[in-house]
Amino acid sequence: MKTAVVGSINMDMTVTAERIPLKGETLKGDELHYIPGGKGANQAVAMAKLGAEVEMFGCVGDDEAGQKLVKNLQEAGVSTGHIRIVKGVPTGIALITVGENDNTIIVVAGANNCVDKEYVDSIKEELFQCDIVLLQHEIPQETVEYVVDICTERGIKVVLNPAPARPVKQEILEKVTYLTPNEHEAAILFGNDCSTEELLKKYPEKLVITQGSKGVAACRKTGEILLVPARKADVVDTTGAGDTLNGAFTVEVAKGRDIESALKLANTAASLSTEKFGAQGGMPTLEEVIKEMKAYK
Ligand SMILES: Nc1ncnc2c1ncn2[C@@H]1O[C@H](COP(=O)(O)OP(=O)(O)OP(=O)(O)O)[C@@H](O)[C@H]1O
Ligand SMILES: [K+]
Repeated sequence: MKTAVVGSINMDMTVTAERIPLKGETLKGDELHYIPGGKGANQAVAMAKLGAEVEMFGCVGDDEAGQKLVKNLQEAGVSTGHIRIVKGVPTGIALITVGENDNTIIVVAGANNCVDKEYVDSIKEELFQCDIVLLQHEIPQETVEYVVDICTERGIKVVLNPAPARPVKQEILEKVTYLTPNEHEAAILFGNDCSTEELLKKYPEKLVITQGSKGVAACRKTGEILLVPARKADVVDTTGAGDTLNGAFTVEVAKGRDIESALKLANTAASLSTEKFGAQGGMPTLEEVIKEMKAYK
């Protein structure tokens, strides 16, 4: 079983301060941390930690951040041989300020914008060796659509995590195997006219809506709503919970698990991830998840 992520690779520069600055204000920061991130890279790390063979497809700049990020992926067990290092373009960066339980984030896509059709064509052969591909919204939409087209044409399963929120063509929504928005992203994709239940029933065994501390919901082919309540967590930091859920769900689906088993495991993995600091720092191993699921029964 071989899995792939086509997505973003970012360096998160996080400054903590007493509070976030007001417009035009300069504040003294407490600490500055450089933390590997990007939804694509985070999800690939979640998959590798769960023991999957995962290939990361994406781009970084020819700079120190790019080198560190590729090394970080390798150390997590992700295959990085096809990541393109783009000259003259900076590695993607998220500038995050954190203070008083609030934050501000500015994302500079940088090299993530170089994940274009031409790049995808250059890694096509390797991509087609994979059984399943996981995508997010931190690369150009045109690329997302292209990958969905060429992979589904070949019978390769595609999981689309439509985060951050932006609209997606109906044709693409129909083609993907699974679509995994949170509640806010679901509202951007489908509007607010339908209840969550009605929406799930429209896309049985395809639409998976994550609901934070409530857990995750989907619908069976029979029309029965499937609600997987969240495991109770001692929450330290929810950053990366969605990425853990997506990575874990994709790995389980690739193994041929049904949607209910896949969601149960992914839900437990995501809950565990909230008990540690950072997006990648809290991602559990398969053993940790299974142990927790046994204890929870
Ligand atoms: N407080 C929590 N307690 C337990 N599990 C949680 C909690 N918050 C999130 N989770 C788990 O993480 C999954 C994803 O959370 P959520 O729906 O908030 O996605 P998200 O907005 O993409 O997350 P984030 O952006 O914080 O990574 C949930 O379906 C659930 O399994
Ligand atoms: K976390």
